[in-house]
Amino acid sequence: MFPGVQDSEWSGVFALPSPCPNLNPTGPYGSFRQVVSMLPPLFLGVEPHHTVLDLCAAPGSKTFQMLEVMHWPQSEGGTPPTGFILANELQWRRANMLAHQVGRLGSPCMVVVNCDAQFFPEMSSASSDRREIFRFDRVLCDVPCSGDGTLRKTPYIWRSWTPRDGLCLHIRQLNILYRGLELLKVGGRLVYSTCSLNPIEDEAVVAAALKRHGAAVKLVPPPESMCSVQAGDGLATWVVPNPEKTGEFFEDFESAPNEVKSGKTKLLSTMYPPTGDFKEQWEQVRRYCRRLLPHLMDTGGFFIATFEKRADLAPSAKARREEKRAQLKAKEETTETAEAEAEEEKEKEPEKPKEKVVFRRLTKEYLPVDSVLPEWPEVLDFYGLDVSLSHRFVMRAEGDKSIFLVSEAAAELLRQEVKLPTRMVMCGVAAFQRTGSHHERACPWQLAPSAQEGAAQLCALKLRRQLACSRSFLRQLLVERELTIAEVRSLAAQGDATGLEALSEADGGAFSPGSIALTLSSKDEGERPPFALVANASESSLELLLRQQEAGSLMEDLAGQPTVQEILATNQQEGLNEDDEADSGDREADDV
Ligand SMILES: C[S@@+](CC[C@H](N)C(=O)[O-])C[C@H]1O[C@@H](n2cnc3c(N)ncnc32)[C@H](O)[C@@H]1O
Repeated sequence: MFPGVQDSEWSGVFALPSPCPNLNPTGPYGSFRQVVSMLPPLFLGVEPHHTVLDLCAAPGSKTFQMLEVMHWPQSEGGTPPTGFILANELQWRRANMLAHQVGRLGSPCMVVVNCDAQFFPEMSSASSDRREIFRFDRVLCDVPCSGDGTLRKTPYIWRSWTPRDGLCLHIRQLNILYRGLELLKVGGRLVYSTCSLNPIEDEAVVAAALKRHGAAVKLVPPPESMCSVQAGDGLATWVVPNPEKTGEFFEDFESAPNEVKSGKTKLLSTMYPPTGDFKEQWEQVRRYCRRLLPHLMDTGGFFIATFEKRADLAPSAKARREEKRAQLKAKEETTETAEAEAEEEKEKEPEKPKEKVVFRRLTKEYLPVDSVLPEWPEVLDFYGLDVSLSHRFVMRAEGDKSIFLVSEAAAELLRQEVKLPTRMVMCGVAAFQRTGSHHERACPWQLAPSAQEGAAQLCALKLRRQLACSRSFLRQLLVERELTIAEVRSLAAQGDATGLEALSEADGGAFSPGSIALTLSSKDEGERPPFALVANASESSLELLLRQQEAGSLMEDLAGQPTVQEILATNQQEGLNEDDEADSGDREADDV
């Protein structure tokens, strides 16, 4: 059903192997999570080349899951992903928590921002005569909700739950869905999900978006791979509670008294079930909404709806009003009276110059490295990286000591412009770090030892300074932490390391000290995630740059799991031994 799923107990948890198990402190498994909350990303169908927007992402379990899916082909020996995930969170503290969570994967495809999803900025870039709007292949709206679907897991929320919770959240949920649909590409897919079973947070929101956008937006069935998921259909009808009076409900907007339409907790027309012509349309599609009901598969409660965008959306009411105003103004200006009035106006006060919309870079926090780091060409030269890759490296604006690598599509995202810059929390994976002390002939920018995944990604970009090592070479280095250059040369002579020329200057001349990536040679690598360790080479030694704790987990990882053939062979052997024992037992019995 899903690459890497180890256990398919619906009521249990899934354990996903991480694409970067070498440094994962939890061992070879990346993460454990409740199964229903894993469904929205599976409904979304993310692929490694997709541009994905996760509008309400913290604490980040779904972002993490989508990132794992993106890296899956690479972890099986394929090519690195070219897409990206842009994860957003409103609360600064939670956005940092999210960055920490997804940062564990060390992916160049990850970008985290901090803004209100309802007003997520429209990004665009200037082409020859117009602005090109940037839209996403996939959008996830896992919106804030009352959480009543999680009551089994968190019974204490009963104490504070009131019907007002869902009513208050409805408009924010609707605005987030509207924004998500606007930011989606034509042909793209959006998943709306909540861990609530309240129709005011679920069906009412979905139906309001369908009604607003007509044929431009469609609800679609879940992907075929999800057909075995047992769930109820979306509801046909429901009632809206009076927030001021317990036990009072309204069936339609018209029958609700005016005071609740304008009260503190407003009952909006979008909260009610579909009526009129739209009721019939809703009847046709409501089955595509999936209600994960606890009694069906012994899970928490969850709601998921999948949208597809079929055409550009009609301009919003605000855009239409502005357009109408502009048209009216143009019409007025053609009449003589208007002209005369305009003249008078002009005499009264000088006409203000029309404000030009200024577009700025998407973020102020990260800048392209080649625009801020004068020594960047030397860094590229030292590591033998092609200058055409420069656009994929960024630095923090405040002169940080790290250079980050981003995927091809994330680099394009960073070139986008907005009217108001967005606060960016993290971007890509650390690739280089500036060191205070280094060999006088070495590059001061060493391979980032804190994010070994960065080095692995650089190796995929044909980093010149890399040494392919055998498993036993790496094990020895992990134990001893440092080998003399003479030992390295002797191991290389035995075939335990190839590519020693990486330790010479580009022209093949003098020894070149400094940072180097150690990879697992292809014959030892097999089908495993890309792997690289960072070491420092001097004329006398090769020293591993790794914390003791990480070295321990890497040792375990390098020991590896037995192959299927090895397990079968052992089982067979054990089977033979058992047979032998049984035979000898029979013989003893016979003897008696
Ligand atoms: C249901 S949780 C998301 C869970 C997350 N998708 C996951 O799988 O870990 C909703 C998140 O949206 C955030 N949030 C609430 N209002 C928001 C808004 N207007 N814009 C962006 N995020 C918002 C909340 O702080 C919360 O972290």
